Amino acid sequence: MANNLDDSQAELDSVEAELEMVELQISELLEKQTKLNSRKNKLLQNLEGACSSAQSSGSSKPPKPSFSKQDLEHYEESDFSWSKEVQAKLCSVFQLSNFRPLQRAAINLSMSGKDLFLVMPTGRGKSLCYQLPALCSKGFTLVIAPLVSLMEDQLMYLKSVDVPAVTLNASSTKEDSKRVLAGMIDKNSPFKLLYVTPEKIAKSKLLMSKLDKAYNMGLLARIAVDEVHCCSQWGHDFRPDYKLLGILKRQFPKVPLVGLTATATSNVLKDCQKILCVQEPITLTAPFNRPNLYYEVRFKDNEDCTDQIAQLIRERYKNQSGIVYVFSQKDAAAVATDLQKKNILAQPYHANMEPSDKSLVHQRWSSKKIQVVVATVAFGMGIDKADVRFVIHHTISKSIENYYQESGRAGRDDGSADCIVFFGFADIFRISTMVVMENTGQQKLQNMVAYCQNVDRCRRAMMAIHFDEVWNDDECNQMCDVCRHGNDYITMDITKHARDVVTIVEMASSMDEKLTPLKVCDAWLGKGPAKHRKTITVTSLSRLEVESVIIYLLLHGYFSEDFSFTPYTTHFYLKLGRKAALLKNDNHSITMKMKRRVMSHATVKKVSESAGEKSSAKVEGKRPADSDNKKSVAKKVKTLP
Ligand SMILES: Nc1ncnc2c1ncn2[C@@H]1O[C@H](COP(=O)(O)OP(=O)(O)OP(=O)(O)O)[C@@H](O)[C@H]1O
Repeated sequence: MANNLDDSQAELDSVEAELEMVELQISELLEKQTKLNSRKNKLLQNLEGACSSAQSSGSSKPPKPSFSKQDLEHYEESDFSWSKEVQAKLCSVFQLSNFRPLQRAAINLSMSGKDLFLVMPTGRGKSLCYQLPALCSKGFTLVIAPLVSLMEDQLMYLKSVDVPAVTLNASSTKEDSKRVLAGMIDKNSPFKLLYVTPEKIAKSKLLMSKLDKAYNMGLLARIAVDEVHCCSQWGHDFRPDYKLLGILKRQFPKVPLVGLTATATSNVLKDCQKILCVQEPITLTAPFNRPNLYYEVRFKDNEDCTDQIAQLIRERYKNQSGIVYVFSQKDAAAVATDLQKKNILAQPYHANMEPSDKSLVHQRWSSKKIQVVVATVAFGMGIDKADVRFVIHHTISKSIENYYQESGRAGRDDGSADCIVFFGFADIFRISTMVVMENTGQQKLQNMVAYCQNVDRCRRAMMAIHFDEVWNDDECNQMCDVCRHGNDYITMDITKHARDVVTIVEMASSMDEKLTPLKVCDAWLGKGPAKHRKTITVTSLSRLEVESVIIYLLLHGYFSEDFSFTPYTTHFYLKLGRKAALLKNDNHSITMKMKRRVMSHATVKKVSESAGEKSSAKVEGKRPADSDNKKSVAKKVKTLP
C-alpha cells in the first residue's frame, strides 16, 4: 500500500514537473509569437509599399485595397473645385501657410462627401480638418465634443479668428438656445459651426427636429465627432452617451461624417463604425511618431523626486512652459507648494477646483504668468498651448495610451520638447488599486510599467505597438534615453534572487499572512518584523535592485496581484503567480536586463554584457537609497534556528 502511494506520488511529481516545462515552453512560444508578429507587420508594410509602386508602373498586381496609396495621392492634390477657396481661407482666416501631413487629404475627402475617420496624434491639427470645410460649405457643421470646457476653448479660438460658431449646452440661456435653433434653419447661416455634447443629441428632441429641418433644407453640411474613440467600450475614455450617436447617420444618411481621435486602435475604430452606423468610412492615420519629443524614464526616489524636478525646471527649462502630472489632487497641491518654495512659478490644477480657478490657472499659464501647471489628468482635453517645452510625470500614467496623450501636450509647435516620467515602485500599486474595476486596467498598467522597466528597446518602438504601428528603432534619431545612451544595461541571472523572494511570499502565505509589495521588499532586505528575519534569506541587492526584480517577477507571471477590498479602500498584496512553480525546477532560470546604474556588480551574477561596454564601466548616478543600502549588504544568510 505504502509502495503504491509512493509510486503515485512520484508519478504525480513527474507529471507536475512536465506540466511546468510545458507551461514554460508555451510562454516562450508566446513571446516568440509576439516578436514574429511584429516582424511580419513590418514586412507586410514593406511589401505593400513595393506592390503600390509596382502597380503604378503597370506590372501585374494584387487586388487594389479599398483606399490605396494612389487614392491618397489623389486626395492630396490641390486641383479640386474648392481648392482655391480652401487655400485662401487657410491663410486669411486661420493664418497658416501650409498644411500638416494628411490635413489636405482629410479636407478634400470631407469636401467630396466621404465619411472619414481621422486618427492623428494629439496637437497635430485635427480641428482644422472640419473647421476649414465648414467655412467653405453651405450651411453649418454639427460638432459633437465631449466636454463643455473643450467647446468653450474652441469657441474662444474661433471668435479670435472671426469664424462664427455657437454652442448649445446645459448652461445655454433660453434666449441663446432660441437664437441658435432659429439660426440652424436660416438660409443665411449666421454661424458655420454648432458645438453640442453627445448628451444634447440624446436628450433634446427639439434639437433633433431642427436638425431634421436643416437637413431637408440642405443646411446640415457635415457632422464632426470629436474624440470619436469615446463611442467604444474599448476606447480608454468610453462615454455611454456617445453610443447613441448612431441616430445621426440613420436620420441624415447623406451628410458626411468625420470622426476624430488621437488614440484609437483599429479594433476601437471598427467598433465606432458600427456604433455610428457609418457604412464604409475611409480611415486616415497620421503617423504617431512625434520626432521632436525626447522620451526619458528616471527612477523615482520619493524623497527627492520634487527636488530633481525643481532642479530640471530651474536649469534645463529656465523660463520655459511645462506641465508636471501627478497622481492625485493632494499631490497636485503638495508638489505645487514644494515647487513654489523653490521659487518656481507653479500652480496646481485638478478636477475638484472651482471652474473659475481652473480657467484662471489655465489663462495664467497660457500667457506665461506662471511657468508650470502641476496637474492631475483633469488638465487635458482642450489644452492647446503650442510652446510647452516639458511634460514631467511625477507618477507614471495608467496606460501607454494615456501617457502618449498626456506627454503629447509637449512640443505642439514642432520645436523640441522633453517627456520625462519618474518611475516609482510604490506608485505602481497605487495606480493598480485605482484601476482595479477597469476591464483591462491591470494589463494596460503592466504595459506602462514594462515601458518604464525597459532598458534595451527604443521607447518610441515600444509605444508604437499600442497604435498598431511598427516604428524602427533607427527612426528614433536618439530622441529617447535608450537610443541615446544605448547599451547601458547588463543581462543578469536572477534565478536565485527570484527563488529567495518567492519563498518569502510563499512562507507568509503558509502562515496566513498577506504581504504588500513594500513589505516584501522590507522583509527581503532584512528590515521586516523579527519573526520574518529569522526565516528568510536576506538579500544583498540594493533596494532599487530588489524593486526591479519584484517588478520583473510581477510582469512575467511569477507573482500576481491579490486585491483585498474594504468599504474604504483597496489593498494590493503579492501572491504567487502562475509561473512561480517553475522555480522549483532546478533547470529553470530567469534572466533580466537591468540598467547599470540600478545593479551593483558585486551582488548579481553577470551572464552577458551588452555590446560595446566594458565590465569595469562605472556605476553612475548612485542615489542615496543605493548607498544607504550598501550598509546592509553584509551578505547575511539567515536560516531557521
Ligand atoms: N497646418 C498647420 N500649421 C501650423 N499649425 C497648425 C496647423 N494646423 C493646426 N495647427 C495648430 O496646431 C495646434 C493644435 O491643433 P488642434 O487643436 O486642432 O489639435 P488636435 O489634433 O485637435 O489636438 P487634440 O487631440 O489635443 O484635440 C493649434 O494651435 C493649431 O493652430
